[in-house]
Amino acid sequence: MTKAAVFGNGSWGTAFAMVLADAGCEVSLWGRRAALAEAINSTGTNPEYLPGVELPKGITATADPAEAARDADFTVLVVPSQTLRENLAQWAPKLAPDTVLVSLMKGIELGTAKRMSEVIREVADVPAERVAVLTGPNLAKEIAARQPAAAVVACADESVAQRLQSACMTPYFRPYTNTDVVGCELGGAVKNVIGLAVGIANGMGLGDNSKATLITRGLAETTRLGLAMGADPLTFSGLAGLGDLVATCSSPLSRNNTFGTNLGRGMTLQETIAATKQTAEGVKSCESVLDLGRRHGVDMPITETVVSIVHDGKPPVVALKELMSRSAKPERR
Ligand SMILES: NC(=O)C1=CN([C@@H]2O[C@H](COP(=O)(O)OP(=O)(O)OC[C@H]3O[C@@H](n4cnc5c(N)ncnc54)[C@H](O)[C@@H]3O)[C@@H](O)[C@H]2O)C=CC1
Ligand SMILES: O=C(CO)COP(=O)(O)O
Repeated sequence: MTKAAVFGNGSWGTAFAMVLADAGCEVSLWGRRAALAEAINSTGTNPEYLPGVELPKGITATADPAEAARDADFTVLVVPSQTLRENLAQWAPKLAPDTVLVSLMKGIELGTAKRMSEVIREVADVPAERVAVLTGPNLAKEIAARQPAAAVVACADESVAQRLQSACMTPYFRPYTNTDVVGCELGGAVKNVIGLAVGIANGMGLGDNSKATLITRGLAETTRLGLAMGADPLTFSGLAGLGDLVATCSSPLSRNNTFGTNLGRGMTLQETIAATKQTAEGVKSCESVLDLGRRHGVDMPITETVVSIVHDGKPPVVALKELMSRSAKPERR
């Protein structure tokens, strides 16, 4: 039987543990608080992150990283992106020898502008063929309700992506393989920033033309960045790009979208942070995405606008006026 360790028992870690268990894996689910691990084991639910959802058999929670990691064919990493480096440094000595490390995270590291797979390879000292990424339009609550959805599993080694694909394929969860790890990771990280922008527009009372414009031009700047970084531009019209953008930018379940909506309605950054109980990756990653764009000489006006609103306190109306008064351009540049 395939064994999977999931490090991170938040909403997505728990929902993906359900997918793995439904696909027939034996799953150990790590979380840093022993009390929550005990509650998961005793109630068969995750009362904090997915209240009311009954977990399938085959998931055992633990707060002990060595116990979670033991004999795992796949080690899934799903903690907030900015905490990965520190966490993985502690877990690395305990990992099963040939385990494949799978990132479910959608962020870019602040300071280094590294993708999560780069952080993983560096900290765990593993080659590219032992690191995979799973991404796509996968709002955790909908997956936990077993609503049909598709995803992308990307790895430089296609046979590893295929192994992961069969480990997490269920009647309601359909993963496709891809070898464009860079494109898949960028799609996931930048869509959170665009999700914030669309949320802000929503909160300001703007309509669907405005939101469609942000989504489409957001995809254009994601693709520009991807091209500069060697990604396949077609990845961005797939599940990791357009698919995830559509889900995030249209759903009130998206934390990034909701965060933006609150800001657009006039809440201050501090009030918005206080109202956000879960990880909204774009709030921090908008800065590292902008950093990445600058390192590659790529113009990212929507990302820049989001940073100016979220981190520099620029009023959304002022930022919007500036975005709309940029110089005239052809669409494809
Ligand atoms: N929730 C969703 O629908 C989806 C989330 N993701 C990505 O998955 C990642 C995790 O998101 P969620 O599970 O939704 O977040 P969450 O906020 O629901 O859970 C975060 C988990 O990380 C733990 N955590 C927080 N700080 C930590 C630290 N310093 N060290 C160790 N553990 C820590 C929390 O206790 C919790 O178990 C993010 O990168 C997000 O973008 C990707 C696809 C879907
Ligand atoms: O990545 C997601 C859906 O694919 C979840 O989006 P949020 O992190 O904005 O909730």
